[in-house]
Amino acid sequence: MDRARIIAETAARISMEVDAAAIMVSGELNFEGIETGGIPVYYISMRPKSIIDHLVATGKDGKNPLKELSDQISQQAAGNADHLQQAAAIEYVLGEQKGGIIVGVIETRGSSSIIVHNLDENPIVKAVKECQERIKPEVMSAIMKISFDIALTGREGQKIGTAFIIGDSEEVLKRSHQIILNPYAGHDEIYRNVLDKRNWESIKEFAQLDGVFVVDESGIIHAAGRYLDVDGKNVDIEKGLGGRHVSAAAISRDTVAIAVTISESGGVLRIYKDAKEIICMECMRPAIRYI
Ligand SMILES: Nc1ncnc2c1ncn2[C@@H]1O[C@H](COP(=O)(O)OP(=O)(O)OP(=O)(O)O)[C@@H](O)[C@H]1O
Repeated sequence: MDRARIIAETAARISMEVDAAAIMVSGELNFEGIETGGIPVYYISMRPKSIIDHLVATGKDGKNPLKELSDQISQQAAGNADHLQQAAAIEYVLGEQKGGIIVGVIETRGSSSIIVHNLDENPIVKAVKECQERIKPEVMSAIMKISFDIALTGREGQKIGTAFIIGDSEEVLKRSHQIILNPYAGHDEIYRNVLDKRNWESIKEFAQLDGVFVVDESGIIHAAGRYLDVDGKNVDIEKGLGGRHVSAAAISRDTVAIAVTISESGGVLRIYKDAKEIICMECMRPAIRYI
């Protein structure tokens, strides 16, 4: 029996034994004809950093080759676990997974990992749940879906970045001003509701404007093109990030709003709450269900 089939069958057997909610696969493993006991199999996109990891982990002269190999394996394994954690969290955010055990099979150059992951212990899922104590869960989920879409597809071939400041909108409006005319001013709530998918195209269109979106906890957009008048001094965020992220972190310190940012440069989604970055994830395409 070939190696790939042994791995797929083993993953399926483990999934049935631990009563997994899903099997998530990154790589070209074929589950055709493999009994999974009705557990669905999803394919997730490849880990974007895997090639970089490979380059970093190889070809360093003067190192003990065995140490080099073990470093490489542990680095890959950690990266694979991260990858599954992110992909599983995205499925949770998208409403595809509710919780429970996910069995991941991640294939990278020369190695395969089977990872048994408890979605209830997933740090991204925990952080999303923390936000949902302040913001309606469906609002949080809608904004994250729109954000992934913005990060992955951009607009007319251009990458775009933006930010959504959600909740405590009265205080956020007091601490900000329009840089351009507010495109949402004077419109009925039905055209400003993030829960209505028909409004998503216009949100993506306005995401190209400078400034941020101000959204209340029930999902009504109050403004786009809003500049945050906050003091960015002493905000403790990752080095190299600019005004968008500094102001998002600062408004989450000065109000009880949650700030979701999508960086123009890297397609990375971050969430700030109480001045802290509680989520930082590379945007990935949603998984595709196979069986
Ligand atoms: N205080 C602010 N309020 C609202 N929007 C802001 C603020 N500061 C910057 N921005 C927006 O962020 C955009 C990008 O700014 P900058 O490059 O400094 O941020 P950044 O954190 O590096 O973001 P990115 O990673 O997306 O480039 C600006 O063009 C502007 O639209």
